[in-house]
Amino acid sequence: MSIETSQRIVIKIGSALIAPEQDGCRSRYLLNIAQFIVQCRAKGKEVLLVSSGAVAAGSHLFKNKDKSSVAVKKAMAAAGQTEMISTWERFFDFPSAQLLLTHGDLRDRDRYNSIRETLFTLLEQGILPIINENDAVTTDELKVGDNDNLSAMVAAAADADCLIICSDVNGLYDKDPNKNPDARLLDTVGELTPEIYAMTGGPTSSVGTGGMRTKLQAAEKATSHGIVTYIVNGFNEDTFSGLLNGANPGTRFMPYDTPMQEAVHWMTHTASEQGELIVEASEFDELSCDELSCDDIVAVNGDFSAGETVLVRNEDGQKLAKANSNYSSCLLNFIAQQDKDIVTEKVQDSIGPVISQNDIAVFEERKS
Ligand SMILES: Nc1ncnc2c1ncn2[C@@H]1O[C@H](COP(=O)(O)OP(=O)(O)O)[C@@H](O)[C@H]1O
Ligand SMILES: N[C@@H](CCC(=O)OP(=O)(O)O)C(=O)O
Repeated sequence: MSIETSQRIVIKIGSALIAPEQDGCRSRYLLNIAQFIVQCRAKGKEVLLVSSGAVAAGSHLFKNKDKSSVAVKKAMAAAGQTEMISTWERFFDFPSAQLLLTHGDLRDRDRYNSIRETLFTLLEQGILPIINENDAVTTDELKVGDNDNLSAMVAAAADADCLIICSDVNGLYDKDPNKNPDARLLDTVGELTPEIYAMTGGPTSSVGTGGMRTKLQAAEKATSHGIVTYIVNGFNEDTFSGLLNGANPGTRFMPYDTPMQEAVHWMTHTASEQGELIVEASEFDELSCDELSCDDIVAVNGDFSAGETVLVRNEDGQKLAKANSNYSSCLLNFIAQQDKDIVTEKVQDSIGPVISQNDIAVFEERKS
């Protein structure tokens, strides 16, 4: 499996490639990447670009460079974003479009569908979408927090078949290569096991966010959607000629043989739970075959509104599913204190089940 057969490619660029000196944008590394995008398009492939670097590009404009201040960092992102986009635009003789997203946008099913519609329309028109997190407006509650995970969510939303994460190392090593000179590069990865996660650490550069761990999370999100994922070295010119020739210049993560359905993937990997429902069911089968009613619920944790996503666990703490709750936590707690036969029946007659069959993603072992 190589990018030769891929039709729709998401390329994610880390901050160190945009602003290697943290002193505004530099074209040194971007030229190779821009040429790669142009060549992919010339081969009839559709490309989306997820570009980090707003904070790194904007920091030189600030006298106060204290990135531990969230307010300063958000302002740097706002200022650096325009510089970053205009730097990219200089490389292309086709139009590009800017999309700034938060997790709050992606986890809302209506806004998610709206984002999909915009992406598809841009691609249809031959316009290059350039995407980043909307750092200027995010809060801890609303943010994805790193562009590796964002790129995988975008790849899933865009129905892409390939995700290329360009970093400052050659790929995934068995330990951090910046701290261990004897680290060994992994060529191909199938299942992302806890042992593989244990090989990774955080970023070592001063501009990176998340390090290799968030890249593995991104690979897991993407491969479970059937998207082949590469982690490659964006500093290296040969990376891009290699990819175009069908080679694997870094680490390749193989897509699931049986990808998750779109709605189940969104629920599992993009939506985030706002609370928990504890149920009696001990088996996945018990949960998947029926709609969940008030009588099945043993306890409710957290505060959530009707329509928000909840995690469903059994009494042993095992995670069974993620689902949209048709009831708020407040209503479920109220019902629990009432005479079940009278109140539950009445409420369920008017609202319906707590979770409907169409709004549940049951966790299961990876099918391959
Ligand atoms: N097992 C590993 N393999 C490769 N890199 C690793 C590993 N564990 C930690 N890292 C670190 O992850 C860094 C890349 O992540 P990051 O700094 O966030 O880059 P980017 O800006 O490209 O997202 C590498 O420079 C490396 O130091
Ligand atoms: N959204 C942030 C980048 C966040 C991020 O994940 O950075 P990186 O690890 O360099 O890909 C920015 O534009 O500065």
